[in-house]
Parts: sequence; C-alpha cells; structure tokens
Amino acid sequence: MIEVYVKKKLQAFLLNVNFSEKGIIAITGKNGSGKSTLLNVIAGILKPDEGYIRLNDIDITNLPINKRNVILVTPDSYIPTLDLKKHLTWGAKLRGRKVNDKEVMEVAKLLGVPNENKKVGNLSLGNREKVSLATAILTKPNLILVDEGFSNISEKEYFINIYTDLCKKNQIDLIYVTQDTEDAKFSDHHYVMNNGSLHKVF
Ligand SMILES: Nc1ncnc2c1ncn2[C@@H]1O[C@H](COP(=O)(O)OP(=O)(O)OP(=O)(O)O)[C@@H](O)[C@H]1O
Repeated sequence: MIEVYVKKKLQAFLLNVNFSEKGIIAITGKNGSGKSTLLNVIAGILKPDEGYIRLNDIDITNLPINKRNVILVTPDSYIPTLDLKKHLTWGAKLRGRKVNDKEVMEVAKLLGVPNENKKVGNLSLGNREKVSLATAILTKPNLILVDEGFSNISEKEYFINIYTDLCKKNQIDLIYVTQDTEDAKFSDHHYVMNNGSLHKVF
C-alpha cells in the first residue's frame, strides 16, 4: 500500500498529488506533465516541499534512498560493464538480499532474459530493460517504480503480464509510468498526470 500526499515546486512547475493505492498502478500523461518528478520524489531522489509518503504504513518521507525498500527502474538503470548473471545477483546483494542461483535462473527464464554470458552493455536495448527489471524483482522491495522502462521490449504485452504477475506473487506494489495510454490496461489502477496533478481513470 502506497500513500502519497506531496507538493513539490520546480521553478514554474508544481507537483501536487494525493493518492493511496496498492497493486499495479499505471500513470500516463504528456511530456513534462510531472510523471518522472513524482517517481523521483517517491524514490527519495527529490525531497518534497510538503507532505508525506507512506509505504505499507511506514513513513518513508525522510528515509535515505537505500532505506526505503523502493527501487526505481529507468531505461538506463543497469551497469553496462557487469556480466549478466553478476548483474542479477549484485542488485539484490547490494540491498542486503541474498539470492541463490536457482531463483536467479527462474526469474531470468520467466522474463526471457537472454541466457548468454555477455556484458549487460552489449545486449540490445530491450534486453537491457529486461535485466534492470529482473534485477529489481530479485531484490524483492516493497515497491518498484518503472519510468518508461518497458518501451523497447519486444512482445511487450506478454512481458508486462508476466512482470505484473511476478510483482503480485511477491507482494510488491508497482507504479509504472508510460506515455503509451494502451499500456495502462495491464494495471489495477490507472491515473493520468496533467500539469502536476493526478486524475483517476479507474
Ligand atoms: N530539476 C528540475 N528543475 C526545474 N524544473 C524541472 C526539473 N525537473 C523537471 N522539471 C520540470 O518539471 C516538469 C515535469 O517534468 P517531468 O520530467 O517530471 O515530466 P514527465 O511527465 O516525466 O515528462 P517526460 O515524459 O518528458 O519525462 C517539467 O515542466 C520540467 O521542465
């Protein structure tokens, strides 16, 4: 369960949101409407001017980024020089979660992460996105935030369905931001961001 009531001013732009949901949440909206700003505030990269963020009843507003149990995935949140298997185990270990090889293989197979020992930077764009998203799942945070992280994946529908199922099975809330309104159909709740404010569609 994620509860957000925040205000954040960036020059002429004002983010002003208030929502409370659990499960799979899609946020769509035009360029510059404030989607990334909201994810950055929830992840702790930007500090709100006012308000709070609660995750599973815990106030995380003032916790440092690595203590929130939240992972933000952007199209470039991977380490290009790491080999694939190390990447999948590294992300989790860094956050204090030991994953065994069996678990890594299972998640990688389910998500169609390529089974070759290349450096992540040498994979295709879509496969790099899969590696970032798989690493996030293996860490088992309370919340995953995905900022346009599905855009280059081929068979996107198939992938998002499996990814959202995996989140649910692991009791991970997921907020994904996309400019493609069609992508919202995979969510339990859909919001549109318009000029810093959220409007609920379903
Ligand atoms: N560091 C910053 N300083 C000042 N203004 C900023 C900063 N970051 C973002 N903004 C402004 O905040 C507004 C929201 O931007 P944001 O990137 O959150 O939108 P978005 O919906 O994610 O758009 P996009 O899809 O292009 O990423 C924009 O007007 C942007 O110019």
